[in-house]
Amino acid sequence: MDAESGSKASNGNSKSASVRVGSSGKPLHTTLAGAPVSDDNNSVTIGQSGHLLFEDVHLFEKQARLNRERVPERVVHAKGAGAHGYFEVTKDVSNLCKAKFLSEPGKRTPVFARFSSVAAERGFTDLARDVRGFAVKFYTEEGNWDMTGNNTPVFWVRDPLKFPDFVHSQKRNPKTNAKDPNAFWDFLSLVPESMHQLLITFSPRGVPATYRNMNGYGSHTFKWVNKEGKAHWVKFHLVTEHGIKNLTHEEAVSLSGSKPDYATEDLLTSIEEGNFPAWKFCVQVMPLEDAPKYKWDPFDLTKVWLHKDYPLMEVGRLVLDRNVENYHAEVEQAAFSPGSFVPGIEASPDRILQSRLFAYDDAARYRIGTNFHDVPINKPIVKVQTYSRDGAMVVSDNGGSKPNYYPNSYDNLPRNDPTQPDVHPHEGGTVDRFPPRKWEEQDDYEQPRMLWKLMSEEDKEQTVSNIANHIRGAAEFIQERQMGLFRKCDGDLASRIEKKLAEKKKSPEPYTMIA
Ligand code: HEM
Repeated sequence: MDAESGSKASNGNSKSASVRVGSSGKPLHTTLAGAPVSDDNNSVTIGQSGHLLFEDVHLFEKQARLNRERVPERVVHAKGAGAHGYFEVTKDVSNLCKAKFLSEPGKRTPVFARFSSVAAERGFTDLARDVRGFAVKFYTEEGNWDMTGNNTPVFWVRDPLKFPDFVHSQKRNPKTNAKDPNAFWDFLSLVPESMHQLLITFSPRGVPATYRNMNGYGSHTFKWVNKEGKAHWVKFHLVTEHGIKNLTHEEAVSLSGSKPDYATEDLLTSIEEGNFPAWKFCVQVMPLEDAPKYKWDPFDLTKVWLHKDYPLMEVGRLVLDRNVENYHAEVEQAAFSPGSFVPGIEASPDRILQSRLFAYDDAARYRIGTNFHDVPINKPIVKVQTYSRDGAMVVSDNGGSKPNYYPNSYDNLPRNDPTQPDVHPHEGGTVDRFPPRKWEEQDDYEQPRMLWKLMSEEDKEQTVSNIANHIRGAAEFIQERQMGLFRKCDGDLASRIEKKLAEKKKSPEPYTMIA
């Protein structure tokens, strides 16, 4: 773990960040650029009048930084608290799932969990009657797996097109900016599929006493795939080891007045006191062939699988044993995504899940920034190998001097790997990243050959000269590879380019490339 940031990943900055000490032996105040500041309580002024001097850049910088302290709050789940911990496997499930972090009992994986309410803003009471978010980031050796779940096994709607409307109806009235029970019930009374979630939310479980005293659910159906490629549908359950405890309406209203951050404080103090919040991680497992026969659509998020039909099987334990050091760096900047899978865990056709696969990283790009994956709390523990580069606030090595395109001739990465999670059997066919067969069977030279033959002699001359001029700038082996393609296209085209290139190489005129 990186002691400076309090998170598990280093930010890659190798420069020393030790405390600066002045001649008195006491720590120095500095500007953001590291220059000493003699007094951080008094602005730089001149003479008896004490007029401020524009040259007190430190003053303006300090205010400018304050002006920019907030990032947009999450559009939902804005009020939350988080903690670090670990996941430990307690049962061998390698016959069901090939994910390496599940490979053997006793194996531990670092995690970061964030709990939240949904409709409330960042400063709202923890004690609202609402669903609670239960998001866990597993930093595995195969990349991050995020279980971005809730404390209920079902959801309000079953088609993602309704989600933005649902959120609007739960938030504030566009005119009054007050909570609007009319909009709340207007929407729900027009969406009967919400009844299951509605009853849970208005039951005692609608106001969990603390984050420790509630269960977590992946809610959606997911797919587990083993090493042999055999798949099962699964649902994830996190069963609290501290018992379910809820607050009555009256208790919640009263505590909201006296201790609005009740659940946040409980998480902090229970970890400080060594009373580590813990959950049993269980799965329900459904053979694929059961899905079409089950009484309820197993991919409808408003339905559960009855425990008597698919009993809970314990797989591991989730334990939170370390508080965050800095709320903004670790909790506010945390970005979870249902689209972050590792090999062995895949999506199901649940429409809500499918739409969530994209929504979260999109939200993070807006809320935190393009390079949110490089923020220490989100950074995987494995090396990231990607051709994405640049953008605002690059804090990694940005790929260094390695090529930023693929395919290339330099980094020896295989073109495809059929063992990876985005290549798998599906009832609609094989899901893969291979090009359609039609493309492979087509002759990619036929049409350019027709074009070459249609060109006037003058156009041919210019084309040949333009290509020869440009390709001169490429490495010899790349020139030769490209000449091979020109030969496949048209012999006349290839030999004319070859001749022109040889002439250009001998010519004393300097290389010019304008395209
Ligand atoms: C179409 C359905 C849904 C959409 C489009 C959606 C979208 C979003 C978005 C945009 C955020 C804010 C993300 C951010 O700013 O970092 C969010 C947060 C969250 N959502 Fe959803 N959501 C949906 C349904 C669900 C469901 C079904 C669950 C649980 C099973 C869920 C659990 C969460 C949690 C736990 C968070 C907070 C994550 C954190 O702690 O940072 N959402 N959702």
